Amino acid sequence: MKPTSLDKSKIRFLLLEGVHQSAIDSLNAAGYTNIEYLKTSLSEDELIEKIKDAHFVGIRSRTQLNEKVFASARKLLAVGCFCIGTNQVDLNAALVKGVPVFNAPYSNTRSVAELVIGQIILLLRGIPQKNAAAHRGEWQKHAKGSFETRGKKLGIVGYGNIGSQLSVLAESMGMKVYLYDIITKLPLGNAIQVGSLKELMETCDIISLHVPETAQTANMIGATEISWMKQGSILINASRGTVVDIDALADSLERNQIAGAAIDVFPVEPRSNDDEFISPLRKYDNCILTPHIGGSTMEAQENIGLEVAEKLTRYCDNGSTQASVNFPEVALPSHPNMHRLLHIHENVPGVLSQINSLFSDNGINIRSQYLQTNDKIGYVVMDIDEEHSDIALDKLNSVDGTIKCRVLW
Ligand SMILES: NC(=O)c1ccc[n+]([C@@H]2O[C@H](COP(=O)([O-])OP(=O)(O)OC[C@H]3O[C@@H](n4cnc5c(N)ncnc54)[C@H](O)[C@@H]3O)[C@@H](O)[C@H]2O)c1
Ligand SMILES: O=C(O)[C@H](O)COP(=O)(O)O
Repeated sequence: MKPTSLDKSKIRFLLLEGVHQSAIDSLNAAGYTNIEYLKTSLSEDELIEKIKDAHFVGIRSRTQLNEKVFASARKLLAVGCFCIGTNQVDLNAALVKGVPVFNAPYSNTRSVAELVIGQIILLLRGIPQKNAAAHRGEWQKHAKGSFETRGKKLGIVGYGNIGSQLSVLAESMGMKVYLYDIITKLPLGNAIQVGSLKELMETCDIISLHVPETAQTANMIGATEISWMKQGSILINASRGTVVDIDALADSLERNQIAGAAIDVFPVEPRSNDDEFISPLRKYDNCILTPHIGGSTMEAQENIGLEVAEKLTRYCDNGSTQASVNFPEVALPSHPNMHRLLHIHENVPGVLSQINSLFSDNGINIRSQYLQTNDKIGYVVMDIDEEHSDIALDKLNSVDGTIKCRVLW
């Protein structure tokens, strides 16, 4: 086998939260076998210790990668979120350290949309309460409070990849779909975008939340917003636990203002399956509680494993940052017979002119050059002839503002 610049056996992957075996298979197939695999997330102190030697870290939604954790990540090249949400990662701390973050924006979206459809049907029929009663030996055969989905108004908050798929599935069952989003969307089918959250909440029989965790969505659904909901309506949250004020929801269930709820995500979630789940919602039979499993299907997890592992290996092998959520995106072709230099630098004036002068002073010819910047950093990739590789790397490392630099061949 042709030798390469990367001794892959020395590239350490730390995979947490039981990411799917497909990720390991994909990494192995790409030659990466130095993998530490854990089924759980880690506490901040444990992470600080473990991340010191890792070149790549793979997490799901529970692991908090904050500035303090990044500060101890001496060798870290990239982070893979084997999920959609990236709110658990301090993306700016990663960026200024020259660490691209990747995720899987599509692979579990269908699973979430399907779960919500199931929850709508169950809640409209009062099944959670009847199921709980039957388990206690009670026989509640009656139609009171049971409804079909056909003709009901579904209000979707956040019409992105999940919200829009839910819209299509719901319409195919005869529901009327309304949506609220901060940006103007192309509604699919006959869905109608409304101008305010209040209008949506006052109009619809079912409200389903599909927004990301941001400063604007924190406690977006509190006592006031719940008070806008129709008597006997339903609230579903499979987005992030911070979006709904749980005490306000518990209060509305207590008062029977809404007929039921389905909550998959919580402000505080147990760190592992061995920890107790604590929530004021546990006492309500008409509230379906699920342990953050909206995206947890075999299909979704397998696809996520493949997708994110491939993004990490592409970055390691080829330098491509395409589809990174925090980094300037550079899509790179292969570079046969050439050496590729990857230089991540602070986006300050003069870096490129320094690089160009150093290269021209040393007779280094650049065969191809790719550059992308954002307001904080620049990422420049240069393909050069093999014989200049050592000197070029040396010179690049001396450039003021250099954050990270490596060579690939
Ligand atoms: N329960 C689970 O297991 C699970 C699985 C996957 C995703 N999620 C969560 O679902 C979220 C949505 O996923 P997605 O793939 O549809 O994301 P997306 O980025 O495709 O869509 C999010 C939509 O929300 C809109 N939005 C953002 N802020 C808003 C605001 N303040 N008000 C109204 N709309 C707003 C955006 O404009 C966008 O259209 C993810 O961010 C993730 O946190 C949960
Ligand atoms: O962001 C996501 O994709 C979901 O919240 C799923 O997270 P999980 O991988 O921790 O189940």
